[in-house]
Amino acid sequence: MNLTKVIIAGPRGRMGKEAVKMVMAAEGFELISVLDHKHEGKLLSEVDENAYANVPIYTNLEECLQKSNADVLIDLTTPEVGYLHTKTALQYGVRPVVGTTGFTGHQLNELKEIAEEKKIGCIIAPNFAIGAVLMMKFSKMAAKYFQDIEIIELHHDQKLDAPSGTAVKTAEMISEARRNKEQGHPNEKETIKGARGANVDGMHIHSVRLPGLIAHQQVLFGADGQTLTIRHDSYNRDSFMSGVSVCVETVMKLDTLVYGLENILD
Ligand SMILES: NC(=O)C1=CN([C@@H]2O[C@H](COP(=O)(O)OP(=O)(O)OC[C@H]3O[C@@H](n4cnc5c(N)ncnc54)[C@H](OP(=O)(O)O)[C@@H]3O)[C@@H](O)[C@H]2O)C=CC1
Ligand SMILES: O=C(O)C1=N[C@H](C(=O)O)C[C@H](O)C1
Repeated sequence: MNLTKVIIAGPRGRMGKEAVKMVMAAEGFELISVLDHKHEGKLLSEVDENAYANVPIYTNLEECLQKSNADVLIDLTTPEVGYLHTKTALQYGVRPVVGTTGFTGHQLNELKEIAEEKKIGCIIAPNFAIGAVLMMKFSKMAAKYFQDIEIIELHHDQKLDAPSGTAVKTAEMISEARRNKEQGHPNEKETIKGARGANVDGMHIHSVRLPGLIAHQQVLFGADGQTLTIRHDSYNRDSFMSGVSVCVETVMKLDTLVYGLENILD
């Protein structure tokens, strides 16, 4: 059997650790190296006692890609770094599976253009959890009937980007189905800045950050005399790993960039 050779960027992170475990345990994948910004030349098992992976750590992606014959780069880092990693991997013909959130629309378009030019697969998935993907799809369905929508995303307090990638993607999917409407009273005024959250096409996104949380989102719909709430909760990061695994398998068959797990699920 031909194994898919994988590099993971961000292997010491909360998501990266889970991804290392998943790739090591998967029959069809082989972890060949990891990309960090510390610990050059060491083995991952030397810097993380729980990671039994005896794979080399590189701090320079180009060197890492030149020295290995990787098929896929899984990126779970930070927005600025993740974007550069994705661009570099595409330029080297290595297929990115990106969980890192916080990319701008301009960055996503640029990456799509590179993937198309190189005819190489790339998946950028703001949320790898199947339940979160269903929450987004159900929200899009409901938005056809409800124009008044508030998205409340709740995450752990170490998260760098706000709103979450999932909330941004949810708003984008809702906008495809929702008739544009500026919500609330036309004369509404914030007496404390930010009270109404971020405004996307007239709907609002609110970001909650608290220790104890992992990743949660509820989408509230309101109409005369009724409300509808669609909610998803990730209680651990293992909840994302089957999605990562599906993406690693699927990206090998693609020749363009796909943004969102919903676009590759049957
Ligand atoms: N798509 C999805 O389903 C999910 C996506 N995410 C996203 O994944 C990303 C990572 O999240 P999380 O694991 O919680 O974050 P962490 O902060 O726990 O992990 C990020 C890791 O990246 C490392 N890092 C920083 N700079 C570099 C670099 N230049 N090269 C390689 N590694 C680097 C950090 O090292 P150090 O700490 O030493 O700086 C850290 O180990 C975020 O963007 C988050 O939003 C999270 C959960 C699910
Ligand atoms: O940082 C996180 O934790 C998460 N990030 C992703 C996002 O920004 O939507 C996915 C999930 O919500 C967890």
